[in-house]
Amino acid sequence: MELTVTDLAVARGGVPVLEGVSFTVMAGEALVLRGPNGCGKTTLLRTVAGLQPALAGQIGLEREAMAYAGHSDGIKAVLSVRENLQFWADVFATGSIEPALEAFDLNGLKDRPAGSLSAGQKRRLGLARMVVTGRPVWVLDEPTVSLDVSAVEMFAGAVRTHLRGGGLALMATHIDLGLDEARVLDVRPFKAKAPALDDFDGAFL
Ligand SMILES: Nc1ncnc2c1ncn2[C@@H]1O[C@H](COP(=O)(O)OP(=O)(O)OP(=O)(O)O)[C@@H](O)[C@H]1O
Repeated sequence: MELTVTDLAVARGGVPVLEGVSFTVMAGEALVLRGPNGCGKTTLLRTVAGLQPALAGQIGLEREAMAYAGHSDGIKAVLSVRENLQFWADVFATGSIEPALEAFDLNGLKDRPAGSLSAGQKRRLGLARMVVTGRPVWVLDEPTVSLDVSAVEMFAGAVRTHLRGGGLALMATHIDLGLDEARVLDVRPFKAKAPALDDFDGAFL
């Protein structure tokens, strides 16, 4: 399995953000997207994960191969931690939720309503969902927001286990995850150029 992105152009709110983006992530590899706020990392991740259409280019994998975790946690507040994970295990028809509870140290919280968790605990639950999906490609947008140092280590450990199992990961983060083996792609060189005006006077009307 590999994720190959070729000459991808992406837009947000109808405005081109990045263009000419190409990369390959092989099974067992992680690729970290870097770049300043607003440069288009989220837009690129959402497009690769199939949540919005590309302006141009190819994504060489079906979206069914991917699990996406973005800024909103996708957590059902009235369900317990265990029920949340069981819900996703049922949706994705995967097996036990125990490895996910274990990976993110959620056993002590499993009967708590998810709505009563702290921000970092909610984030751990949202990331545990990735384990439960059983999908080989993890697409993660700022996965460590709200996580303390030990939870960041938990996350890095979960990613390593995923990679060892033949999975791959594409993520955007501003912090050092301690995943020294991850490759880094700076997206700044792919900033989309402003479209040429074919009606210069008209642009001022
Ligand atoms: N819903 C929206 N409608 C229009 N423009 C948007 C929308 N969401 C984001 N943008 C703009 O699109 C551009 C790319 O945003 P994006 O969220 O992809 O950047 P980012 O690199 O992920 O930023 P950050 O590091 O702050 O998370 C930014 O200029 C942003 O202001």
